Amino acid sequence: QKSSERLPPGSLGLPLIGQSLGLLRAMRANTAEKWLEQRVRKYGPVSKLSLFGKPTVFIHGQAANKLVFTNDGSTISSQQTESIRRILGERSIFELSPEDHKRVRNALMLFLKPESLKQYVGKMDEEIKKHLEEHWHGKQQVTVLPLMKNLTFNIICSLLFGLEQGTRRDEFVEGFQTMIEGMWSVPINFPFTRYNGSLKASQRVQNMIKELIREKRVQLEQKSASPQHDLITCFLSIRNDDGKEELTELEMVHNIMVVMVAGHDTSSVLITFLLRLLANEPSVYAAVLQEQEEIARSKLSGEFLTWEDLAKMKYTWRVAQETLRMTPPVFGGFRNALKDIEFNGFLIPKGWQIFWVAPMTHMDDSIFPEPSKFDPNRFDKQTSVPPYCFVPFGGGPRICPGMEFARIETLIAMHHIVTQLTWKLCADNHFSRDPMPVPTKGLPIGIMPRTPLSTVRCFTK
Ligand code: HEM
Repeated sequence: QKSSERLPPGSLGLPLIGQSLGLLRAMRANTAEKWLEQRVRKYGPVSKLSLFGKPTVFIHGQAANKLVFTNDGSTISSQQTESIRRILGERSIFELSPEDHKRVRNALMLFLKPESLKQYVGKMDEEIKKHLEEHWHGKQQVTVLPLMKNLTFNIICSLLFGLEQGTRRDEFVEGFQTMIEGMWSVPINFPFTRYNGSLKASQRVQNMIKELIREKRVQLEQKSASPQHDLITCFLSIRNDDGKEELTELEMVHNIMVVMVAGHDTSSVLITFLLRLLANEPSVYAAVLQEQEEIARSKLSGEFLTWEDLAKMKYTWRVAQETLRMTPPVFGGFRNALKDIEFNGFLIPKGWQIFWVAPMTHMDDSIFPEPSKFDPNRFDKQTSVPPYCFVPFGGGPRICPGMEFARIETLIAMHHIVTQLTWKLCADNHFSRDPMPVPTKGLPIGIMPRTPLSTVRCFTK
């Protein structure tokens, strides 16, 4: 009796369904923020509801984000839906105990830390240039989102798995696409359901990854590949005190799948929304163009971008940060309360879900004045944003390990698109969430080649 009085206000709704359909509908209509604001007006900042079959407490704001992100795994654990768990596997980074999470995460970071990624800037540059030549040049109209998904997936394949263009990569893409289609589906495993197709595709992808791992093991033994070659050779080269591989084969397979999913959907959305934003904000576009042209002017024809060039793209990155603030690719997520938790005078009971969301903090006018205004200068100094208030990459021990990777690919893609092309939007400005933001029709744009820099230089001389 006493604990039920301390539960947050709100209703758990109908059994099983709860408020899931309302939230999903609002996501699709891009009114999820409004849907949540209405809850806050009705129940206050902390409220209970039921989502995806589990009793849930919705919390938001700086203190809420701090609670969710700084926990070490003893009071709050990561929580994924049943379908994601079955498709990505039980040894994925989302499912591990705190100690195993740390071990797998350290292995990932060995490859994804800035000092390691520095050496791949040229390779990423080459992949992006090739993509623009194949899919953009000579066209009058392109659809940005599917192209960006194709680009970011290919970058992951080539840089992280050493899989270059060819039939093998095509087989991967095909299996992978079927696999992700059922990730957000209801987990009903009958033949011909989406979920069933995804589980089968997941098995096929896992077998392909296992084969790749075996080949790379042989290449490392024969010294025809180095530990730094890609993420898989890096995983295989990390040894424990007994000299054995630090990660089990299943951990490698499942976490390679996590990186494939987490690493391409998010960055493709960021680049797509950047192009949409630049088409709508001429002054921001002009400043980005100026910064990128200055860098282009300092390069010889055909010369790749370097880590030092990326450090000069400060304004472009601020524009990306402001885009992430206003349209975070990851709306929010769930955690699981392992113990009773006291928050803001309310009880979050053991076993309940905690639902955190990024946009509610990102659009809070006490943190970001005039939140609906696009203003990259908010990020002039990193210190001007209070901790746990800008959370497009999450925070704490589970903060996105691919943050730097995403920054590098976004900046290189923006450099080439902005300096080589001009574009205008061919559809309206709306977007829905599925659960990632998807602009109308995937953002079709009309494109034109820009006057080459050399001509501009000759002209101005
Ligand atoms: C703009 C691009 C990206 C955004 C906005 C983004 C966002 C996020 C967020 C919000 C989380 C934390 C989720 C939570 O705490 O519940 C996360 C986790 C993760 N991300 Fe990213 N991500 C991006 C790119 C990438 C890339 C490029 C990779 C890999 C190369 C990647 C790999 C991961 C992994 C493995 C996790 C799980 C970490 C853990 O549980 O310890 N992400 N990402």
